[in-house]
Amino acid sequence: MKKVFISGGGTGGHFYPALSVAENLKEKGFNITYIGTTNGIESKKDFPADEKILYPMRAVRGKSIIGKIQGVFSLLSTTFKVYKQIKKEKPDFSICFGGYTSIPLGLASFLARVPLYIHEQNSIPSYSNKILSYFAKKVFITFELTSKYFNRKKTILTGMPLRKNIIERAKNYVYKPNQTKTVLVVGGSQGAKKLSDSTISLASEMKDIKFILIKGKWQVEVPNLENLTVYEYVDNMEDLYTSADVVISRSGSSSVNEILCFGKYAIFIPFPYAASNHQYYNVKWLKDLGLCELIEEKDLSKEVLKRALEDTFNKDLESLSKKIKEYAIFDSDEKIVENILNDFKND
Ligand SMILES: CC(=O)N[C@H]1[C@@H](OP(=O)(O)OP(=O)(O)OC[C@H]2O[C@@H](n3ccc(=O)[nH]c3=O)[C@H](O)[C@@H]2O)O[C@H](CO)[C@@H](O)[C@@H]1O
Repeated sequence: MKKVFISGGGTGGHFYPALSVAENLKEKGFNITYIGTTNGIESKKDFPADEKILYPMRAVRGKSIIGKIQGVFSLLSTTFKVYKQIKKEKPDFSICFGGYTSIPLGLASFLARVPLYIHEQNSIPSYSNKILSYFAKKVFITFELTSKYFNRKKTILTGMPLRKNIIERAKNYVYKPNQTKTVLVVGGSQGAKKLSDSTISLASEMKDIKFILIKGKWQVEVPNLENLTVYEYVDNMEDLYTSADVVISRSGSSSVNEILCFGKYAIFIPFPYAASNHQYYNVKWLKDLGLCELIEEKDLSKEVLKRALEDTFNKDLESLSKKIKEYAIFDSDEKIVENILNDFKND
């Protein structure tokens, strides 16, 4: 049992967890075929696959009927191509990480009777994963509350596969308050303009706090302030997480899970246009436990953020950190792989 087909791409949110599990399988000696599209993030990034097959594919999106028909046609014809590939290579199983680019592999695996596994990164599942879950042998989820959207019998909580250097650093990390209060502000992989603007105006008022802002791709005017450091993008997120007392962040799945792993108290400002508002639900449960702050973007202003920060620094962040870390799931890639391999042992 040594061959696997993997899909998950379009955006980083689906691509990176696929990559993390692929690295794990590669270490265990699996031969990997990656299936993706020519226009997603996967066309620009390396993937630890023995074979990387990218198909030109249109999403079934938009208002125009013709566009939708073209999308369905593209999906079915890609499914047929993947089916032929599966029949040729005969993988032992397939694993999909969501996004429309996963649908052809999911459907083709089902048609070819190859065991299918899927992983859902968010609290509210994507349409593609909802569809594929009917054909899947197991559905791996990141947040406990997501089980209600799937057949509970095949749903397993494994958490979100994160980068190795983040996990390794977070495992033994214990939070101790800094002498100078330090706040990390990060707006997901792209950055968030509104978050950056509010942070910059706050930094000029709250001079006793050190702000580290990752501004992402957006243009923002950065004043010369001693207590403000601005980056466009950093690769060593683990260094920034450990240097912060508090994180202000979007609530994409990786960000939330990294913050849990480091046990950081965070002020989350969900991206309001995420499908089914999933960023809000990714952290609503944590807010209900009193383990984070949650501000909706419509309510965001410099004053609101200032009040939230002041309230946050009045809390016992050290003991909160321990409680937050209890909800972290480490080694999610290993949990997923173990679960799959166990199925084959039992068969
Ligand atoms: C806008 C949108 O729809 N975003 C979705 C996208 O999130 P998106 O990819 O934006 O956000 P995530 O929070 O999941 O991941 C961001 C990742 O970027 C890393 N990072 C960020 C900044 C930086 O300078 N360096 C760096 O390495 C973070 O450490 C993290 O690993 O996919 C996620 C998983 O499906 C979803 O939950 C999000 O809702």
